[in-house]
Amino acid sequence: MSTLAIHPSILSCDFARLAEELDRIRTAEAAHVDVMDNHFVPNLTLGLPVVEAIRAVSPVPLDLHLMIEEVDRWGPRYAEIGAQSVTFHVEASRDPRTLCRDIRSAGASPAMALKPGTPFADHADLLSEVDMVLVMTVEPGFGGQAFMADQLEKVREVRRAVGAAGLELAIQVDGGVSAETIASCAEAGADVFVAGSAVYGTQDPAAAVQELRALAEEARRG
Ligand SMILES: O=C(CO)[C@H](O)[C@H](O)COP(=O)(O)O
Ligand SMILES: [Co+2]
Repeated sequence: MSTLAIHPSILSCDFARLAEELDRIRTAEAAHVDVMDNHFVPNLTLGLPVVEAIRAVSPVPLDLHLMIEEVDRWGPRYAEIGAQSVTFHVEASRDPRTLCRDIRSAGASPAMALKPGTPFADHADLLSEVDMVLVMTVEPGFGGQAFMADQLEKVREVRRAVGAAGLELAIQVDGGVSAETIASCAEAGADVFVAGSAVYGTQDPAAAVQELRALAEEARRG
């Protein structure tokens, strides 16, 4: 069984103090970076030069979540800068199979993301190309939203499909993941947990990461 991982979303950190904020989550497996273009989602965050700067100072690997329209063009560029994984939205890519191969040949793990309204079954054929599936548990665009428990059925569906195909993929959940919701995600089969406000909204983000991981491990043990 895969190792559980907590990926704090820096969307909820102080952007004026990025290097210090990254250091506060050194207990995490990776930092989740939300790239938004104000087209695919109605919000704008940061782009390639800033992600490159983050990569240079981060004590942990980067997990990039691209919420951008032109993902076929930009996805491989983000992979080239040394990210651990590059997640694209299936709703945005015109040629996801080629995109996965381009991301992988640029040195990163490709991952596909599904918005809450996007059925997994429509994109199940991509499982053999990706290393991770991100099931969004909020509508993408903003941190601090309420967790959508109805997405847990999609997590179970992806977990069943991964098992049936004999694959070793990770399943990530992103949006509203907290001490109250992480156990239900782990029970449904998720193993990578993104948390923004539940980590950076606390006094001690490093301790929050460890607490979330302990709750997920406990839920998995049953
Ligand atoms: O992709 C995202 C939003 O589109 C963020 O990663 C996510 O919302 C994290 O924030 P929080 O844990 O506060 O919900
Ligand atoms: Co995200």
